[in-house]
Amino acid sequence: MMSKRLKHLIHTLPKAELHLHIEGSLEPQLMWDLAQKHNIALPFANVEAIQSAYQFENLQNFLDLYYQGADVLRDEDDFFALMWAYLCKCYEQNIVHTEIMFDPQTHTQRGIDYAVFMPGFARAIQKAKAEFGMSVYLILSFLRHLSELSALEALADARPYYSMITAVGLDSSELGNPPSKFTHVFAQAKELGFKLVAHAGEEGPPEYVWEALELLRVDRIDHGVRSIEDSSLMAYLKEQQIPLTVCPLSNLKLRVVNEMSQHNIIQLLDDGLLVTVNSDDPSYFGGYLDDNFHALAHHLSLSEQALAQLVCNSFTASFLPESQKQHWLAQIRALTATD
Ligand code: HPA
Ligand SMILES: [Zn+2]
Repeated sequence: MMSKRLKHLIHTLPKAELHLHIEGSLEPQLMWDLAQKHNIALPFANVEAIQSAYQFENLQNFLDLYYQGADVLRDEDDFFALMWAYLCKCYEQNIVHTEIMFDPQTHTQRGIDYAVFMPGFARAIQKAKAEFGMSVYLILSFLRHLSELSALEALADARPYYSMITAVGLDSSELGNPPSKFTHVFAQAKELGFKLVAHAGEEGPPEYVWEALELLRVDRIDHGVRSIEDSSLMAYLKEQQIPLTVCPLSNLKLRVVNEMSQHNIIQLLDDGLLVTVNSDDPSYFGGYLDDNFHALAHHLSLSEQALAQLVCNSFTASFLPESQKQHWLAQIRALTATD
């Protein structure tokens, strides 16, 4: 059972989200509307049929639908609509800062250029900054099932938009595509001054987390829940306070865990790791950030103290300047102070 107070706190605390794929926030209704707009035949009879297709066996199974879904995104207005819809969700849920991944290769491979999607994203972000006072960073994510050469091209093609981009990341099919495949492009991104993140230890083994840390020199690990299988890795993550951006509903939907009650996020937190809660691909995984916290409250008896720690961690692990981190941490402390 979730107390009224806990539910209220989950909603009202200012939060940061650090692991969100914008293409994974494409709601069935918007997918349907854009397919109509562009005369694209979808393999679904209606919006409800799209929703009910979201049953996955594993990561690849999901990715196949996710890339197919992204095909309805064709012009600048589509990318604006996609980004705006997510930023409105953030506003509703008191997410005051978000670091959003986008997959340029998903679009450039279909002939949709940076000059189409970046201005669409930029317009929505400007509007959210002006109307909601929100801060929004972008993370350019490379698709790891493609070659490193393709990633190098994606980074080079982004050049006119570097000022809009805070970090680079690595996503898509993890097994068989280790971080070591991308050492050159990550070295180049670091040289250019970008922060670095990579998905590792979602389906892949702890060795992939080590590679992301030692070969790619990432600042954060996306997912990383399989780190628990390697005690020396756990010690290192704790000592270095390397953030893990954990996504509970995603892990459940992609069968990284069989039951939410078996999720290791609270254990990772209790072990002293810098873990955060995130929604990953909310449209596909059945919930936005609040829903992920609700799932922890229902199935892992999330305490108020653990909630406050997770929310504080979301700012500590962010790429915000130190002064802004301190500002939000003070707000959270004031709102969660007991007595
Ligand atoms: O959870 C994920 N893992 C890997 N790639 C992804 N691309 C979107 N979501 C994911
Ligand atoms: Zn992800």
